[in-house]
Amino acid sequence: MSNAVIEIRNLSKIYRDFWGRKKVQAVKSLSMDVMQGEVFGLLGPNGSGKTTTMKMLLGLLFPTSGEMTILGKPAADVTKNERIGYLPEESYLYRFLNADETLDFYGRLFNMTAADRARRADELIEMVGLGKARRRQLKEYSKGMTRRIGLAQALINDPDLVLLDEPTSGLDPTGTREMKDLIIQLKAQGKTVVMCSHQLADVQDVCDRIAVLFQGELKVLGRVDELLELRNEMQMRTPTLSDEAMADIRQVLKKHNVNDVEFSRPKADLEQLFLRTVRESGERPGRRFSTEEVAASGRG
Ligand SMILES: Nc1ncnc2c1ncn2[C@@H]1O[C@H](COP(=O)(O)OP(=O)(O)OP(=O)(O)O)[C@@H](O)[C@H]1O
Repeated sequence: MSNAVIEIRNLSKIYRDFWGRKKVQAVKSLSMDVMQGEVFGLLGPNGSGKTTTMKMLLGLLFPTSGEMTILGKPAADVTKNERIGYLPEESYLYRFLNADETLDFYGRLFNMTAADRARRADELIEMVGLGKARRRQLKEYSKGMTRRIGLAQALINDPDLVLLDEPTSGLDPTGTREMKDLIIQLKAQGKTVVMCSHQLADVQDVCDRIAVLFQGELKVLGRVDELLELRNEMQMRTPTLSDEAMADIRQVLKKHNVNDVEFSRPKADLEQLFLRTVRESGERPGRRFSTEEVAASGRG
């Protein structure tokens, strides 16, 4: 039995103008599945059909042709949306409500009881780290906080499938890391996540599989680790080696006709450097870190 949460077959969407004439073919014969429990990334340049696909999944737009099954139901069946959470690119939240009131409001839309709403709000506010700000009006929230309350709102109904449109857009590296950790947490809870993003490093960090669309057509579909593997190269990681040990290694490799060898120090990435600097700046205010110090503190 297939454990696909989303099944898309030959899906097409043509936007028409007022007179019914074809304006844009936003999605062209798209076929793909999203499996239960995976984090799936939908990528593509601006205008490649990602949002159109998301909206069709939600039943907000009707396909011109093709089939879609979501959580075992046709996309047009809106009862399936009770098991879906959606974080749009721009969250439309009420600026004058605080976090508690916001979640209570959305909980009511799902007919949750007062006790369930209060319990779920506690869980979600804790999960997205807004405990200290829960009584502040959303108009006072930073972009990162707004994104987090948006995610909490998308999760109010404890959905099985979570659709995230640009979840890390506009977030600083700390907020981005936290959002990625939340996505990983959702996966650990057994939820299926589909995200659209232009932030390729974030997609690489959290997605199991990706699809790349270009002008509405599926161009690449596969596991991130397999797609990015450099199949004709090997990499070995060791503690720092002496010159003598390196010379010996070169000799051994030469014996095996491997002459094209590159020795270099691995690099931590900029995200790690940034997060470490922010963390250590909090611990040691008023201090600047030298390049040597940053390099010596290594990874993580
Ligand atoms: N309501 C609409 N009416 C007409 N054309 C539309 C409409 N919505 C989107 N399009 C067109 O459909 C194509 C796909 O748009 P879509 O918003 O799905 O792309 P996207 O991949 O989400 O882009 P972005 O990365 O900019 O968010 C584009 O050419 C866009 O101009």
